[in-house]
Amino acid sequence: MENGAAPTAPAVIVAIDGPSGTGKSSTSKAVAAQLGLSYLDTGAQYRAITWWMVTNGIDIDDPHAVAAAAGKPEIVSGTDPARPTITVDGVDVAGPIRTQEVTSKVSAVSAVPEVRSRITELQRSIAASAPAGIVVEGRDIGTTVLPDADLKIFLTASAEARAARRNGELKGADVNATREALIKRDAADSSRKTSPLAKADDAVEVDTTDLTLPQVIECVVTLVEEKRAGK
Ligand SMILES: Nc1ncnc2c1ncn2[C@@H]1O[C@H](COP(=O)(O)OP(=O)(O)OP(=O)(O)O)[C@@H](O)[C@H]1O
Ligand SMILES: Nc1ccn([C@@H]2O[C@H](COP(=O)(O)O)[C@@H](O)[C@H]2O)c(=O)n1
Repeated sequence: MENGAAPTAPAVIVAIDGPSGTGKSSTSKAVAAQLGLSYLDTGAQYRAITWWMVTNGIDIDDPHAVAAAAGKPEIVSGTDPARPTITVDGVDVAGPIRTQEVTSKVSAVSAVPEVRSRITELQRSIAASAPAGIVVEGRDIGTTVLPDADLKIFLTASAEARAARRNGELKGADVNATREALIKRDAADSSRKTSPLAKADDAVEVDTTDLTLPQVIECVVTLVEEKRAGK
């Protein structure tokens, strides 16, 4: 290099999609941390807007009411993979967005086109300003939000494996009920009209059912490195 500085790798955009509990967040955070990239949890953004709707008494079963309120909350995502944050109107909602109430209502809110266009715009602007690149995880990143991503991954796993993983977090929960809830949420997310949960045609599918988390992370890191090397 003319100025003697070490060459820097060009920014890389990685889209990781898949159904609930396939390991998107755990994998994306670890891959981003390992490769020095930013990280965006788009599910947290949909949960945050859902939390705001519930807190402000919006009837989430009324798409017109949800659409009319979609532009009101200010949602801010922190993209450090070691410490991702999410605030709504300056309030830290990292805990409240994980309640059962929000989880059961988020699919209805995220199906409203006005909500999706608002959040999609936010996601694109965050991705465009990530200095070294970013790992963005969700349901429609490869198909709709970042269709020109450098690498698209679609994670899958059996419903049984996903329910067992979730039950490892929810001590004492009924694994059958957990599995049914995952299947119901995936069905709602896959069948909505606007940017449903779907694998992009050019995404690499990774079935994580029989893989450990470190194996999935290594697989994705290798795919990113190969992409960067132009293979
Ligand atoms: N390959 C794996 N093997 C075992 N456990 C895993 C694996 N991948 C993730 N997990 C565990 O499964 C749980 C769910 O993972 P994670 O939250 O990353 O999934 P997700 O796809 O982001 O889910 P959601 O879409 O519901 O947010 C976590 O407890 C995580 O540690
Ligand atoms: N790109 C995305 C990401 C998420 N959603 C909706 O948010 C819900 C919660 O997502 P988690 O990853 O936190 O479980 C999810 O069930 C979808 O309804 C979305 O629509 N698009």
